[in-house]
Amino acid sequence: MPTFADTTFTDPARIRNFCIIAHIDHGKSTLADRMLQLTGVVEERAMRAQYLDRMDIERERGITIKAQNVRLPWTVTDADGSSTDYVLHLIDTPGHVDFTYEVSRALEACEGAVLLVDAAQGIEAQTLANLYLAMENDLTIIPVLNKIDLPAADPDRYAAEIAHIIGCEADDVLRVSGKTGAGVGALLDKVIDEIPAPTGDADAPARAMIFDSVYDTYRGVVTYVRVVDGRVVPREKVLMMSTGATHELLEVGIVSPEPKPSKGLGVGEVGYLITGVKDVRQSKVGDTVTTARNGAEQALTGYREPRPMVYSGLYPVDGSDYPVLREALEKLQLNDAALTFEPETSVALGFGFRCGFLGLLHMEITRERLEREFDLDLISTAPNVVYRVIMEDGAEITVTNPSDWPAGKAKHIYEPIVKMTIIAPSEFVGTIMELCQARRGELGGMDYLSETRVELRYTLPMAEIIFDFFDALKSRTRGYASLDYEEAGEQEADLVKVDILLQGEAVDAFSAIVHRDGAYTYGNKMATKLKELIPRQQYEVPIQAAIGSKIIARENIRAIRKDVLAKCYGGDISRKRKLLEKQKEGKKRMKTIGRVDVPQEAFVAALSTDAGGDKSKGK
Ligand SMILES: Nc1nc2c(ncn2[C@@H]2O[C@H](COP(=O)(O)OP(=O)(O)OP(=O)(O)O)[C@@H](O)[C@H]2O)c(=O)[nH]1
Repeated sequence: MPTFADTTFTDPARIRNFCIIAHIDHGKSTLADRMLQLTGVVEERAMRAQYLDRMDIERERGITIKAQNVRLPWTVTDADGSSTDYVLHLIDTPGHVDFTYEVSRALEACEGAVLLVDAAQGIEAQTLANLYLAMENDLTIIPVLNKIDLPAADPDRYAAEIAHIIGCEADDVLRVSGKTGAGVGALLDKVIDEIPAPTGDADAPARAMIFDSVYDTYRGVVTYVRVVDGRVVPREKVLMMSTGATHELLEVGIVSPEPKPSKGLGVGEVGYLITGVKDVRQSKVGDTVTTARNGAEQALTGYREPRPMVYSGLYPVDGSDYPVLREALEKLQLNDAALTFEPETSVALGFGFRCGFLGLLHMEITRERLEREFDLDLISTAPNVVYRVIMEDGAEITVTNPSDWPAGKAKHIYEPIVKMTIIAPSEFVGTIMELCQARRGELGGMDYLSETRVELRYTLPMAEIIFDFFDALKSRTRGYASLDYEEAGEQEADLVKVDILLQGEAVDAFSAIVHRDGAYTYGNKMATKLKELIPRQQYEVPIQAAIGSKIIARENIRAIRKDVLAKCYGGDISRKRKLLEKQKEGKKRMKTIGRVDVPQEAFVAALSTDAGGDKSKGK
């Protein structure tokens, strides 16, 4: 078993901190597994696939959600036969766009990155996005082609592509297989050779950057840090620089691959801190930890509060589950600083919560965890982005829920936009452009990566991609396109709120903010759909779509006219009239109650088809 990795206060010259950046499914976790095995930190029989992906959902979906880190010992034998021991810290980064902030913090904890590319697929949009992030952080990049064992692998072709993008020689691109382990030892040697050792001032006040923070049922929050200056030791009082909160360090340790308490962490070292706090929001990714006494004055980098970009209402199908949902959300929040929620009521759906997410994937994962881990059945309303509305009188309103849309006259309306990169075979350029234009996209540029593959850059309103953009792109390109995006500020737009009215009354759950040009289509679509879903009632039910007081679409659900005269043969006209009057009275009463008898399933069905397919992935 390794011993060198257990020692503390390692000489920074013998430390290498690196991460692996890759597009989803290019084999990052599998390669990390091989590294754990090869360096001996996990014994052969204890090995299980994707050791570092601890959450069940991660393993099932095969995606990495939370960054994990691990310390690996590696010995290099020099030409003269002497050997030197090193400590490698592998920082596993989440690959998805929703977690870009976590990726960028994890990158900051490293001096180098292994750029991993599937040798049968080539560079994809996320590879590029993460590569650019790594370059911005001045990391040393080691380009590697993975899965060379695959019959479909074409390493020569993709080595040329990588060389073209990062400006190296095609021969410099290493070739490995995470599956067979081929080339992995050579890769670790190269990490030590090429990635610079960390530097920092051992005598300065301690400064450690938080790059991950997870909640553990038994131990409270476990905070992962990289020490930049000074050292952190157990029982010391530390200060979180963004919040000003102080905590005592109950435990300091390293992960290899299980947590091991240590005497402390010094310059360049990566490990964990336990302070006994119970909520990750008290120990936030991106924050700087220093000592409470004689601490550092200057935090490491600008800390950024995680900001929800997409909102959706979550309602329990069974109203009595409301308290369970609240408790479940509170529990998830302990481990997810980016999740926000507040109570909301809907006429159609009852009591629920308005939840804020970093993006669509974050939303889907949260929902799935709520349903799976807390056994809840949920309805979610169509997701929406955050709008900024400036009124005629200068008042500024932030709208996270269509029902908060101001009634008065707006002077300016701003919507969030994203910069998107799409990589696809060149034959699909036409259809991709068509799709992006239909979603109000603006082409920013186009480059050929090779003769047959193109990179397209677009600016698009975020609202246009949160529904089903990804699915539409995949089906138009037979799955060959990949995309990545980053938020890129906001733009002014002509947006309106479309209400859906049942018998003259707006149904809050169906209100949506859409571009004026798309309002008619949205209104029509919803009205037609509801007409199909709502059963006929005793009276006629008009379904209308409206912008303010202007009706833009209308459908009718015809009444089932109960024939009250059926048993009244011939005879007295006044009796007939009386019966008809009575029937009308009954209808009026229903109308004055103002509620159409709509089964909840109809709402659920109407919402789920619009919610961008998140239902289809359900449980
Ligand atoms: N043939 C072959 N398959 C591989 C290799 N490496 C990974 N795979 C397979 O590729 C798939 C994706 O691998 P993962 O390691 O889960 O990919 P990942 O990049 O970690 O995915 P995310 O965590 O979602 O970003 C899995 O089915 C692996 O078994 C390899 O070297 N050769």
